[in-house]
This record gives sequence, C-alpha cells and structure tokens, in this order.
Amino acid sequence: MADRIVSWHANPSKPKFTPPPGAVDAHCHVFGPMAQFPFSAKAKYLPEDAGPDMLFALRDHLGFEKNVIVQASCHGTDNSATLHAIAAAQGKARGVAVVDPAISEDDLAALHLGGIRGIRFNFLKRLVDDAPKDRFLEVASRLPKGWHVVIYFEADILEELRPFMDAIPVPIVVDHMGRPDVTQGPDGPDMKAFRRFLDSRDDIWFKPTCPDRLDAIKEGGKGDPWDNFAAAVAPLVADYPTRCIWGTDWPHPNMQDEIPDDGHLVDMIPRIAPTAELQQALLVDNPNRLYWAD
Ligand SMILES: O=C(O)c1cc(C(=O)O)oc(=O)c1
Repeated sequence: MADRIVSWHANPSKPKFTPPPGAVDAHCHVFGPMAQFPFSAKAKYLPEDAGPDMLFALRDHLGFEKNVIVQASCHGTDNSATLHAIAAAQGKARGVAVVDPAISEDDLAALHLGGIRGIRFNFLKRLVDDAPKDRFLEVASRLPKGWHVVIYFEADILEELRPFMDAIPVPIVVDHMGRPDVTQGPDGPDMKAFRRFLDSRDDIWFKPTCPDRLDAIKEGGKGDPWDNFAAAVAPLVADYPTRCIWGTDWPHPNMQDEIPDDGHLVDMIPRIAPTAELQQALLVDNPNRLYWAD
C-alpha cells in the first residue's frame, strides 16, 4: 500500500453563504484515527487521520449544525470509526453504515442505537472488490424501520443497475447523483437518464454534491468555481426540491490532486438552490426527515 494520503484542505476559507439554522452536512466521512480504528485490509487508499474533532471544527467553521457521517470504503464493513464519531457528536450526528450482508438482526439493532439510519452499497470498482446484488437485496429487505439504502454508482451503469434498484424495498439515496457528466449540461443524456430514474419512484433521493469530483479539471471539467456543475445541477434541485440532501464530502476521499476549498463548496449551495425555500429544504427539512425522524 502506498503512503498515507491527505485529501483535504489545510485551511478552508470562510464561505460567503450562511447556511440556515439547523443546516446538516449530510455527506461526510471520518478516517480513523488509524491507531484506534485500523483501515480495512481491502482499502483502496490509505488516508491520514481525519477524525471527529477535525470534522466538528469544520462543521462549526462552515456554519452547519449537524452531520451525517457516511462510512468510507477504506474502513470496509467495520463501522467502529463512524459510530465513535457519531457518539462524540452528542446528538449532532447520525450515520450510514457499510455492512456484511450476513449481518444479524441484533447487530442491525445495535447500529440503530448507535445512530445509523441506512446502509451503503458501493458499485465503484476503484473503491470495492465486489458488490453482490442478491445479497444486498436480501439485507435491504430486513433493515430496521425507517432506514434507507445509499447507493454509489457511476452514470454508465445506471441502466444496468435498474432491475436491482427497482427491487430495493426501502427509500434509495443516490450519492453524488450517480456521477453524471456535468459537461453535457442540464439536458445531456446523463441527466436525462437520472431524471427518468427519479421519475420511476417517489422515494428516490439524491445528493447534488461533489462539484470538485464531477467538474474536476482532470476529468475534462472547469475546476473551481465549477460552472459546469452549477449549470447542470441547479435545474435538478429546482425540479425535485423535496428529494435532495447536501454535504461537503469532507475529507474528500482520493481527491489529493485537486483538493477543494470547503468554503468554496458551501458557496456552491446558493448557485444550485437560489431561494431561501430551496435552501431550507436541501439543508434542513430533507436531511431531518431522513435521519432525525425519530
Ligand atoms: O469518489 C470517491 O472516491 C469516493 C470515495 C468514498 C469512499 O471511499 O467511501 O466516498 C465517496 O463519497 C466518494
């Protein structure tokens, strides 16, 4: 395994945009600390420590009140680091776990007590070795009440995943909108396909997140301030205002080449959600419905 990497900004700027009271950063991660929570033997990247203290300092700096911590692939199916961070947040965080599909009902109940409200299925080959659809469906059918499934996939496999996703019996939240090519614009084939998917069920949610990944210079995009992303994504938020949640994606796994300034990421919010109503839905009402319903 290569050296441990740093993928986050050392000194993010203060955003110009002020999030509304109660705003939730609903997609972020923690890494380690490794001495306490070792990374998975199957991890595809080995990051430096980015623990809860750093996450909460960033939350306060950016003007957010709560976090949803999504288990990062480098921790495999051992959710200890995520649970530790949720506990340290003292009610200000909930989370999404990655589980071995053979997990017992007791272990699912323990995750619920620890603040977990969903499980993540990752289909990115650069992040995980396998994604067994039949086993994923089985565990999705016996989740605690009120939970959902988070899915991370790339646009080119959306159609292939449709039968699998259509069979998921709980709400679905799509990470980073399934990584559309934002250089195609709001009416490009990737956005059209994603809209068709959203229209197929009213319990599919999405995260209009990661301009730094989707509009990266090395991916053929514009880079910060990510104008392609703003143009392609604002209409999606406008058309599905009750089904989107937003997050920084800190500490930005794997982004060590074009590390985003988190203050600039927050300043994308008014460009994709220009009214106070949209901002309230995206940052407060929607994430609270998914993660703090009980
Ligand atoms: O695109 C990625 O590299 C990435 C990785 C992870 C993870 O390693 O869990 O999570 C994300 O949200 C995005």
